[in-house]
This record gives sequence, C-alpha cells and structure tokens, in this order.
Amino acid sequence: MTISLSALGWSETFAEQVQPDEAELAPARVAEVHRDRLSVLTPDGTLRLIPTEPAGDYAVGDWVLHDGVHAQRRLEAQGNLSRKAAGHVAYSQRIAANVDTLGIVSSCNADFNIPRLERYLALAASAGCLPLVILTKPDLAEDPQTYLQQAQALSPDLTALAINAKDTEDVARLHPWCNGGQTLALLGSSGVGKTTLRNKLTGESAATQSVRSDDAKGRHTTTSRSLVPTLTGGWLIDTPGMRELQLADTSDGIDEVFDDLVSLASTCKFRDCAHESEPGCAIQKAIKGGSLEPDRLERWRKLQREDAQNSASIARQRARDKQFTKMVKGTMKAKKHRSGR
Ligand SMILES: Nc1nc2c(ncn2[C@@H]2O[C@H](COP(=O)(O)OP(=O)(O)OP(=O)(O)O)[C@@H](O)[C@H]2O)c(=O)[nH]1
Ligand SMILES: [Zn+2]
Repeated sequence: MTISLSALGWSETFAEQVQPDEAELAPARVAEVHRDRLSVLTPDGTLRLIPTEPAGDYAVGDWVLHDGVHAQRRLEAQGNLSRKAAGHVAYSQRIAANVDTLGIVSSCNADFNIPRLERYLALAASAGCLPLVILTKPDLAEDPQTYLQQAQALSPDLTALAINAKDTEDVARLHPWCNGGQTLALLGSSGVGKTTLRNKLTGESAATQSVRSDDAKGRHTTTSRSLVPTLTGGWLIDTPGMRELQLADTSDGIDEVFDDLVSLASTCKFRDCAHESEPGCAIQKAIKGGSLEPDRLERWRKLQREDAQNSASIARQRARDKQFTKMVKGTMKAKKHRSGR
C-alpha cells in the first residue's frame, strides 16, 4: 500500500527547501530516532536510514531527504518543540518537529495547574503550534466545567475540551486536529491519560502500564517517542515521560501568553519599569483597579526568570563547548607540528 507525501504531512514549505542538486533524493518523515539509525516513513513504507548528523539533532516528525541508505539532509522544521534538557549539562533538547497542534493534556483533578498550562501554552506559541487544551478525567470530577472555564480564560485563541479518554465517542471530538496528514503531539504529566487517548486515536493498544522503564530517579515512565498514524488519517506524537518541562528560548511565546501584560507594560511611565512601586506603572494601576490579578503578574515574572536563566545557562554551555573544541583542535595542531607532519 502506498500513501501520498501530503498524507504524511508533506507540504509546500518542505518542497521549497529541496535544492536542484537534491532532485535524486527522496523525502521521508522521521518516526523514531535511535542513536545509530532513524526509522522513517515513506510513501512506500517504513525504512531504516543512517543518520548523517548526531542523533540529538533529529526529532520525531522531522523531514529528511535520503538516498535509500543515508538521511542526507534534515529539512528545516515548523512547529518545533524543544525544552531545556534535565541534568548537569545545559542544552536545548528537541522533543518533536512539524507539530501542527500541541495537545496539552491535564486531568480535572490535582494535576490541573494554571502555571503549568501557561508554561505549555508558551511552549506552543514559541514553537508555532496551535494550542489545544485537553482536560481528561471529567467523569471523575465533581464539576469539570470549572476547570474548562479556567483553562479557556487563559486565552481567547485557545480551544479547551473536557474529554473522557476512556470514551471512544468523546475522544472522537479530537479528530479535527488529527486528520488530513495533520500532526498532533500530546504533552502532559505522567498519568493524565496520554496513552489512553493515543490508543483510542490510533486503534493501537499500547500498554498504559507495561512499556515502562526506570528512569534515573527510580520513577516509572514510558520511554519511546514515536510518530504513529491515527485512524482518521493524521499523525500522533506521544511525548512520554515529560514530568518536568523547563522552558528556554521561549521569551516570544511567554510574551504571547501574557500579551495583556506586555501591552499594559508598554504604557508604564518608565520603559524599564519593574512594575513594583514606580510612579506611573500601568500594571500596578490595573492590580489596584482590580482588572489584573497580582498572581498573574507573579506567574509572568516567574516564567520570564526561568526562561532567562535557562537560556543563559544553555548559552554558557555552548560557549564552553566551543572553547573546548577549539582547545582540542589547537592541541592536535601543536602535536602535528611537533611531530613534523
Ligand atoms: N476515569 C477516567 N480514567 C482515565 C481517563 N484518562 C485516563 N484514565 C486512567 O488513568 C490512568 C493513567 O492513564 P495513562 O493513559 O496511562 O496516562 P499517561 O498520561 O499515558 O501516563 P504516562 O505513560 O506515565 O505518561 C489509567 O488507569 C487510565 O485508564 C479518563 O478520562 N477518565
Ligand atoms: Zn510598570
């Protein structure tokens, strides 16, 4: 069975990137990334390719141009999700590529958390994905509508749906975001129902408990990340094990989520107003007038601080890496020189 490139999500944006000297190469979409190979989808089926860049440069959902053996070139992606990787060494880690819609999954219970939703919304805005808030387990909540209203109030551009992930008909309300070659990525804390949604959307029966391995902290999380077809002709990227999502280089996304504060701040008397006790502060005025919650200002500041700190530590690490490479090259050159070669 063959399927069209557009059914795989190919569009003009990618076609335009193909250079005349690449006419011999064929496009393929990355379904899985392994250290030494990529599993890719082509109109004729699945292929294994040898990467030509470090594995960390690829993300599930990427488009590559290949010759049947090597992924010769990775095309520039749209809807690029990335985060600051956890650990001692700071770097920006790609999570998923060419994502049309980011499904932000939260359940209607203790997991529901406004700052976390705002964090995911900032990520979606910065990546250029359409945000879709999916509130699971409404059947277990006393008043799911209050969660829905709180989520909806975060932005007029956002769609929020309360969906019982165990109910096939209810899950069908997500079909408009995963048909016609469109890609939906699901992001959310462990246990909120991502696997349950995935099984309904794809007709697969990925185990909700068994495909797990211990991570460093001894907690259980699903580990594989892949691009899988939905029953309705779209694509789903499950991003398991994303307990903690640290933002980096998303200041544009944060500004979008807090655009009301950004435009208020632009009317403060001082350009560098810290919105504390400065005279003529439009933000403090709005708080006093009751049109702005002080908490929202705090959440904005907190995300901005986090983003700035993470972006800076990633930049420092990049600079260190660069310096190290330079030093190694310098040493090798000196050695060559000494040995008279
Ligand atoms: N009642 C009810 N239970 C749900 C709903 N969604 C998920 N569950 C249950 O919640 C548990 C966790 O669901 P999973 O789908 O495994 O959660 P997950 O987000 O994939 O978790 P990780 O794999 O750890 O990331 C399972 O027992 C599901 O049956 C829902 O909408 N209603
Ligand atoms: Zn101010």
